[in-house]
Amino acid sequence: MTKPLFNKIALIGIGLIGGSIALAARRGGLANKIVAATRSEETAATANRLKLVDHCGTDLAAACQDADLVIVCTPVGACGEAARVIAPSLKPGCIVSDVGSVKQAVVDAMQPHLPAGVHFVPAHPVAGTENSGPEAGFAELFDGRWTILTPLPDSDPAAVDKLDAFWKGLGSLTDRLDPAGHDRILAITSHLPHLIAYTIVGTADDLAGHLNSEVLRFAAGGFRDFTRIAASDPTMWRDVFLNNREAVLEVLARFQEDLFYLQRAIRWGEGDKLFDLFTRTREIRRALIHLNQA
Ligand SMILES: NC(=O)c1ccc[n+]([C@@H]2O[C@H](COP(=O)([O-])OP(=O)(O)OC[C@H]3O[C@@H](n4cnc5c(N)ncnc54)[C@H](O)[C@@H]3O)[C@@H](O)[C@H]2O)c1
Ligand SMILES: O=C(O)C(=O)C[C@]1(C(=O)O)C=C[C@@H](O)C=C1
Repeated sequence: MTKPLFNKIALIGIGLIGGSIALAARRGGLANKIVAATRSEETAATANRLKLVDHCGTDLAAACQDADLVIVCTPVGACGEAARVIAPSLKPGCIVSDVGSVKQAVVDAMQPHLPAGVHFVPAHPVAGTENSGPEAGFAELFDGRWTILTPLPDSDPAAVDKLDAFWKGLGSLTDRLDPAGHDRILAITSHLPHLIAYTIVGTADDLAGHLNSEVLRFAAGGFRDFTRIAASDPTMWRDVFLNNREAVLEVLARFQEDLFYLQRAIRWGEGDKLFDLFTRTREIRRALIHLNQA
């Protein structure tokens, strides 16, 4: 049997992502011991009942003692405070990472608290579902999905490679980007789609009220897909938008222009404009299926 990559892993926050990391790490034999700590007694009790980790408590600092890898798996807005609380108990030489959907703001919030001698390597698994909490975790979540590491200019290359190997062991494909570049890409591929889904479902619900009719009862196909995305965790997504403000506002402005273009084409009966765009976007979907990403 090969030696596990880490002796002890500590997960700070254990919901969909923390729970899935724990299960996938155990499946891959990546650690001798996996512990977690979270904010509420109730979540800790659920994580213990489901045996997601060897032990889950509510003392964040205690969980990190002697850990070789610490991964902060809380909503983005809580990462800085978590780093502040765990900092005194981090073992020199350990790797500290996170899974936040936004990278630059998390780096800015966590880095000032982390002591010298600790290797900070932020990361983001681009895999998820609309479900949250410890019950939502599953071992296969990362299989064949990308995880983006966003090392800092002074990150230790050996620590970056070790975290890369860990994510591969969880089933992920891995790549590397700088934090700000990551945020610009995810603003269009993940954050804007969520904003649109939240908007369209809210608008349909408002319309249902105004029309005094059961608009949502007849929802099928496309609209149903939007409702899945719009069921995603409100705390997580509030934090994403507040922490990737500039990039999201930039793509939103661009999106609004493109929407006006379509609005105008519909108003003036310019079917060729609609047809050309829909043909181009259909090709994009087909290319993604070809790459096994859809
Ligand atoms: N859900 C997704 O699809 C997805 C995908 C990739 C990355 N992410 C990122 O992963 C992180 C976690 O998301 P999730 O979906 O697992 O959320 P979740 O709500 O399922 O789990 C979050 C966990 O953090 C704990 N927590 C919250 N505030 C805390 C605090 N102040 N101190 C300690 N623990 C705290 C919660 O109790 C819970 O255990 C977020 O930063 C999110 O942006 C989410
Ligand atoms: O499939 C979903 O439910 C997701 O929304 C997952 C998704 C995404 O937008 O792709 C959501 C946020 C994460 O940061 C990464 C993955």
